[in-house]
This record gives sequence, C-alpha cells and structure tokens, in this order.
Amino acid sequence: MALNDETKVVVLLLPFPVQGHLNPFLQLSHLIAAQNIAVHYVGTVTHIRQAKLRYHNATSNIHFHAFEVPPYVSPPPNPEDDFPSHLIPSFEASAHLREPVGKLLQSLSSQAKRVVLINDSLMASVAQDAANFSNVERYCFQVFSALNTAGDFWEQMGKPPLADFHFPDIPSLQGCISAQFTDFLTAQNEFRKFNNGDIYNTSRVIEGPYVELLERFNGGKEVWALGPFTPLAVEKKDSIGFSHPCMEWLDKQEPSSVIYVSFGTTTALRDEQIQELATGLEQSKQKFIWVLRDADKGDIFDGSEAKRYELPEGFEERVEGMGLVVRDWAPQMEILSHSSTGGFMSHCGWNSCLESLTRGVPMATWAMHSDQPRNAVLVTDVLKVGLIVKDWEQRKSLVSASVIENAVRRLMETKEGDEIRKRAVKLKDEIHRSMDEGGVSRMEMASFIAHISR
Ligand SMILES: O=c1ccn([C@@H]2O[C@H](COP(=O)(O)OP(=O)(O)O[C@H]3OC[C@@H](O)[C@H](O)[C@H]3O)[C@@H](O)[C@H]2O)c(=O)[nH]1
Ligand SMILES: C[C@@H](CO)CCNc1ncnc2nc[nH]c12
Repeated sequence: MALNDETKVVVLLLPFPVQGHLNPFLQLSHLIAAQNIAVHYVGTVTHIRQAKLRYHNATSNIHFHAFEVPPYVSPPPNPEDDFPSHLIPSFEASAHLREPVGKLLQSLSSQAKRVVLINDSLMASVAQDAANFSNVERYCFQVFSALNTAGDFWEQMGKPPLADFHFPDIPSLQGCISAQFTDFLTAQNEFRKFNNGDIYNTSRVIEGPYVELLERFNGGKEVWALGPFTPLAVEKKDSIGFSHPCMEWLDKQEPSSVIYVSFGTTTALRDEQIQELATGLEQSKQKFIWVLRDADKGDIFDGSEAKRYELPEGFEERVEGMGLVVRDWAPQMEILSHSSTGGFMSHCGWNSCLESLTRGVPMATWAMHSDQPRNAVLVTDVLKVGLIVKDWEQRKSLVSASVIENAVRRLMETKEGDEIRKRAVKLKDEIHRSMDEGGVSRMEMASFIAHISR
C-alpha cells in the first residue's frame, strides 16, 4: 500500500459465495477502482478463484484476499428441491471468514483515513466486527431487485397499509426460499441495523417507485441505486482471447431471430422437464441457444464430474442448424449483446434480468426460487418487457412441451412479441441514457463516490 494511504479511503467488499453475488460485487469493485480508490475483495480461496475465472475482464486493479476455511461438503444439486439447498454447507463455511475479515479491517483501518466496508446482505454476520473500528463505515449491498427487497421488508413489517402505493401482486417470501434458509436469513437480518446505508444494483429508471419505497422503509438511512453494474459494452472475445463457438454461429443468423435459453447457476431441472423443454424448443421451429448445465456446487473446483443431462433420442441431429446446446460456461453477456438474439427464456435471476434489460432483449419468464418470481412480475406486469412461460402459481407442475412451444412462438414470431421487443428496446435506450454523462445512474454513482471519499 502506498505511504500516503492514511489520508485516503479504501473500500473492502464482502460478497456472498455464489456466482450471482460474486459477479456484481466484482463489477462494483471495478466501478469504484476506476475512481482511483483502493479496492479490496474478500472471499474463500475457492470463491475468489471462481469469481476471477468467470469474470469477463482483467482484475489486476483489485486487491484480492483469499482466505482458507475448514473443508465443507459440496454435494450435487437435488432436482427435486426447488431451492438450492445443496449450497448451504458452503454458506455455513463462509461464516469462518469473520475472523480474517476482522483482522483485515484492523489492518486497513490503522492505515487509511476511512475504510468503507460493503458487505452482502447475506454476509451481515461475517461483517459484524466492523462496529469495533471508529473509522469503518458500513454499507449493505442487496444484490436483488428493489421490488424484491421492498417486498421482503414490507412483509417483515407485517404488511402495513401503504399510503399512495400499490404493490403489484407478488408472492410472499415464504415458499420462495426453504425453511432452513429462512433461519439463515433471519440470523443475517439481526445485523442489518448497523449499516450506514443500502446499495442496490438497480436504477431509478428501472425501479424508481420501489427504490423510493425502500427509502421510506429505511428510516432516513441512505438508499443508493447505483446500478446497473452490468457493463454495456463487452468484447466478443474474453480476456484471454477465447471466443465461444456459439458466437460464430450467432454471426450467421438473422437479426433478432434466436432465443437464448438459460436458467442461471443455481437451478437443476428434473429429467422429465428437460425432455419437455427439448421437445418444446424443437416444435417451436425457432432458432435457439440452450445452456444445459447443472447448477453450480458449493465448490465448483471439487473435481467431481458434473451431471450430463440426457436429451431426447436424435435431438441434436434433428435441430442441427436450428439450435445449439451449450454444456459449458456460456458467454451470456456476449450472447445477449448480439444482434441475432431476439429473446431470452430465463429463470429471472437479477443479473440475468439486468443483462437482458440493458441489451433490450425481451424475456420469457420461468422463475425457480428466491427473488426470481418477483423479478418475473417486474419484467412482465410492471415493465411489460416479457411474457410468462411458467407462472409461479404453477411452480409444482411440469411445463409441457406445447406450453413452451407456444411461449417461444409468441415471443419470437408474433405481433405481440414484436411490441414487447419494441418496449424492451425503448427501455434499454432510457437505461443507457441514465448511465451517460448527466444521467441519473451516473450522477447517483458520482454522489456515492463523493460521499465515501469526502
Ligand atoms: O453459462 C452461464 C451461466 C450463467 N452466466 C452468468 O451467471 C450469472 C447468473 O446470475 P443470475 O442472477 O442470473 O442467476 P443465479 O441463479 O445464478 O443467481 C443467484 O443470485 C442472484 C439472484 O438474483 C438469483 O435469484 C440467484 O439465484 C449471470 O451474470 C449470467 O450472465 C454465464 O455467463 N454463463
Ligand atoms: C441462495 C441465494 C442466492 O442468491 C438466494 C437466497 N434468497 C434470498 N435471499 C435473500 N433475500 C431474498 N429475498 C427473496 N429471496 C431471497
């Protein structure tokens, strides 16, 4: 560290150990480091390795701190369980970061004028020792949509009537997460009150009313809508010059003719459901890229073979030229940025939603757990940039091939689909303007940076 750092602010980021959190934390790290502020990023050895490996850019401007934690089991996902309970041992293992994080805080706080700790809302207990240092300021980063989290807070408050505010019809948290995870979440919430403010990866252009509602709920503490952190421009090649073969295939397709199908990193579909999905895509006669991977394990490097899903007999030969099945890590942001991509069938993880919204790609929603059902409501009912494939009410049932075929056709080849696409493009333009010089997102980030480096 440079000698004059005692006069400066340093930022320490503490993400929750799953891909959908590691990545937005790394994106935020970059945005802050670009302002010439020293940025430190903390995690277990495995999760630091995971975050860097899957990041689309160089990470040399970030100080990584990879800490050992005691060994934990890393079982494969259970397709019978909607919630990714197989990850719980890795969540529990991360609790062991409390001590090294405390030591790191001590060291940084003795060298810098101010340490700004940005912890994941799900790592609040690990961050608790920040209270011991007078020059450590704490912010809680909620990686979920504002609609989701406003819904959670409202529910915790016992759903009091809200003057001049109408929530869309959203499912309650119970039922979206497992009972075991409810206990974990309750334990984290104990430590939420010690924050100086909350950070959201969203924009007032996308979720203005829900950000304002969060401000009402936050009792005077700041709510910062600093997103979307998703970079707008991405290279077709990654940082080591590799271009995935699906990109070359996309280059040969007509504009907006391909539907991209992916359900993120925490979802495991049942075999029966895979068969219906394959048949539905085939019968839709639309071009597609389908990412068919098992959910991540708690330790993605544990050496065990990931499950290889079976497809219907002869499927890949029959769809040759029409569709691609990707079984490795897909370059999702590049795919969504490509002009041939005209739709996204998604589980509605918040990162996927933001990546789609910032590229003007309309969505076909199929929520699986957690915040996803509410994100789906935002995309379809509120923003009207998507349609539903599987409704949350039907979460226990199999989605038939004909329902899938229908949804794909509606989005990709009907007038209704075109109207949705036009709205998605219009919203994308508004989001891009908000991130430009003078736009609301750009100004809110500038104001946050000024605040922490005051
Ligand atoms: O093959 C792949 C799969 C995934 N990805 C990337 O991995 C990320 C997945 O994040 P998502 O938020 O969409 O979904 P996940 O399910 O993985 O995330 C999790 O954390 C964030 C929450 O909002 C989600 O609900 C939760 O499930 C996206 O950034 C996506 O672009 C790839 O780049 N390639
Ligand atoms: C396993 C993790 C990965 O992102 C999600 C847990 N789910 C959730 N965690 C916190 N708040 C929530 N509100 C709705 N769902 C929530």
